[in-house]
Parts: sequence; C-alpha cells; structure tokens
Amino acid sequence: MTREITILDPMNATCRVGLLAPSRQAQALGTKATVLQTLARKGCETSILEPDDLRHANLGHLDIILCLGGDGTMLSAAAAAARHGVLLAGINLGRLGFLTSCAVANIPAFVESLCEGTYIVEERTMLAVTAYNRKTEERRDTLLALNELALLRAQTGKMVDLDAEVDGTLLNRYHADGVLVATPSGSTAYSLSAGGPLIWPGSEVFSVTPICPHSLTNRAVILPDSVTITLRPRERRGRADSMIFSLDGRTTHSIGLEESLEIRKAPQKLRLFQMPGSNFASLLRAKLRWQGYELP
Ligand SMILES: NC(=O)c1ccc[n+]([C@@H]2O[C@H](COP(=O)([O-])OP(=O)(O)OC[C@H]3O[C@@H](n4cnc5c(N)ncnc54)[C@H](O)[C@@H]3O)[C@@H](O)[C@H]2O)c1
Ligand SMILES: Nc1ncnc2c1ncn2[C@@H]1O[C@H](COP(=O)(O)OP(=O)(O)OP(=O)(O)O)[C@@H](O)[C@H]1O
Repeated sequence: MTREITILDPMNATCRVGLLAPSRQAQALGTKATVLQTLARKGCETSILEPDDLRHANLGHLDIILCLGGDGTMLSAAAAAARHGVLLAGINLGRLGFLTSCAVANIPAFVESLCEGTYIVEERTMLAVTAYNRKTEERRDTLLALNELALLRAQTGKMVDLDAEVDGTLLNRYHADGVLVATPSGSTAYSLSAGGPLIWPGSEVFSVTPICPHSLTNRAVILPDSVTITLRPRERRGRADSMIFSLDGRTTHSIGLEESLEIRKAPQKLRLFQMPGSNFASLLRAKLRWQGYELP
C-alpha cells in the first residue's frame, strides 16, 4: 500500500483548504465555525465548497478538500478529489464515518497535523465505470467510484439475471438481486453486508460480490485489479426485468438489455488523509465493533 508521510513544501506553506460542510443542522454549523477558526489561527486559506462545486468548479488549486459529515459526504467528494489530485479528509459528523479522518474532539490535532505536514497520505483505488450500447457502440460518460459499482434489480420484487465477464471470458451467470464490484475501500461497505471479504487498503484487487444469489455456492471472487470486468443484464425466459446501476450509492442510472458496463481500475487514485499513527486494524476493531478478549 502507498502510505506516505507528507511534509508541506516550505516555500508554499500556506495550506489551501476547500471546506465541504453541507449540513445545516445546529451541531454541524457549530463544528464548521470551530474548524474555520482553528484553520484561520494556523494561517490556512479556507474557501467554502458547495456540493455543486464538486462537479463544476476547478479545484486543482486546493491542497485539501475537508468534509464535515459522514461517509456519505466523503463519497460525494471522492471523485472530484481524485480527478483534481487533491487530498481528501473528513471530520466525522455522521454515524459511522469509516472513511473520515477523525472525530470532532480531534479537530485541534487534525489541524496541527495538516499544518505541520505530519499526516499520512493513503492512495486508494477508484473504479472507472463506462456503460456502452453493444449495438450502436455508443458510450456514456465514464464515472468514478470509491466504494463500488452496484448493478441491481429495479422497481421489481423479482430476481435478475446478469453475466459477469473477466477480460472477455465468462466468470458467471448470476441469478440474484444484483452484483457488486467493490474496491478495497468499498469492501467494508455494501460488499461486506453481501457476504464479501474485508480487503486491506492498498491490495491490488477487486471483489465481485453477488447480492443474495439463489445458489449457495455463489461467493465473492477476488480478482487482480488489472482486469476489465464486464457486466451485462440478461433476459430471463423472454422477460427483461429492469435494472439500475449505482456508484457509491449516490447516483443511479437505468441500464437496458443492449447495454453493458465496463469496469476498470481508474487511472486516478484518491489521496486519502490519515492521522499520524492511524491504522486499518484499529479502525476495523473500533468501527466494526469487533469483540474479543483484551482487545486494545
Ligand atoms: N445493505 C448495505 O449494506 C448497503 C446498501 C446500500 C448502500 N450501501 C453502502 O452505502 C454506501 C453509501 O454510503 P452513504 O453513507 O452515502 O449511504 P447510507 O446513508 O445508506 O449509509 C450506508 C452505510 O455504509 C457506511 N459506509 C459507507 N462507505 C463505507 C466504507 N467505505 N466502509 C465502511 N462503511 C461504509 C456508512 O457509514 C453508512 O453507515 C455505498 O457506497 C454502499 O457501499 C450499503
Ligand atoms: N446536503 C445536505 N444537506 C443537509 N444535511 C446534510 C447534507 N448532507 C449530509 N447532511 C447531514 O450531515 C450528516 C452527515 O451525513 P452523511 O451522509 O455524510 O453521513 P451519515 O450517512 O449520517 O453517516 P455515515 O455515512 O458515516 O454513517 C447527516 O446528519 C446528514 O443528515
């Protein structure tokens, strides 16, 4: 895994922070004020980002996008951060905050570490997902995901059929509620709920995890992230149940029978801020509430 200790360039020591704080709840507004004050005291230049800025604004001048929220807020900013090569951090105002950097109580330590350059940068793999029409060869825009691509049944209580191919060779024909292609970052999210394995960040693999397959031997498969995975909705007994695909649970798109999804490792990596001393094992123990004798 790439984990680098970063030292800010002393010639350019002013840290330019884009603050994404979408919540209007009183507690979130109070935390936002505290964060702004603490950053200003340390000489950081802070601009406020609106959710729309993540799609339209040029963010390349920022050193860091700082989210106040939970995993949902981190996921909303991940693609923009990766596209612009900007570091992503979060102060947890959500429930779990698995992807965030720290809790509200640690704001002073967070800002200290940011300004002293003692933080760790973890490079996280993103997925690049392109839908294309096999007949017309028309391709939709390529989208990025940090956690997973989900191909799911839509507006129906029926199961769906779909084929998954690896570099053009059939992996399996699934009869299920859907299939997930998850990154190591996404292995602790939806894929985990669907019975997929926990994958250490930095592992160069994807997981293909079926959701409730009607076959007890259909399990998650781990693949090298150098492959291209193709997912293709199929007709079943002459009937096509409608399907959707979703990236990080945020955007959903319908997909037709003539379309396929091509899923690859994105050329862009997400640079994720980690507090000094943080490690994945303690995150698993704390956030996934592992129990055990004498666990620290
Ligand atoms: N049955 C499920 O487990 C299920 C169903 C739909 C979506 N999801 C997950 O929700 C994600 C979107 O998160 P949200 O907060 O916007 O939606 P949300 O409000 O539906 O929350 C989903 C839960 O997953 C957690 N989560 C998100 N990313 C995580 C990660 N990388 N590691 C560990 N936990 C994580 C969140 O903290 C939250 O508790 C999707 O990417 C998908 O992985 C899970
Ligand atoms: N666009 C928004 N407008 C208003 N409030 C928002 C917005 N986005 C998030 N919030 C609020 O901010 C808080 C964090 O939301 P977020 O979706 O990031 O995390 P969560 O789902 O609550 O937590 P987690 O995903 O970590 O379990 C929540 O209270 C949510 O209601």
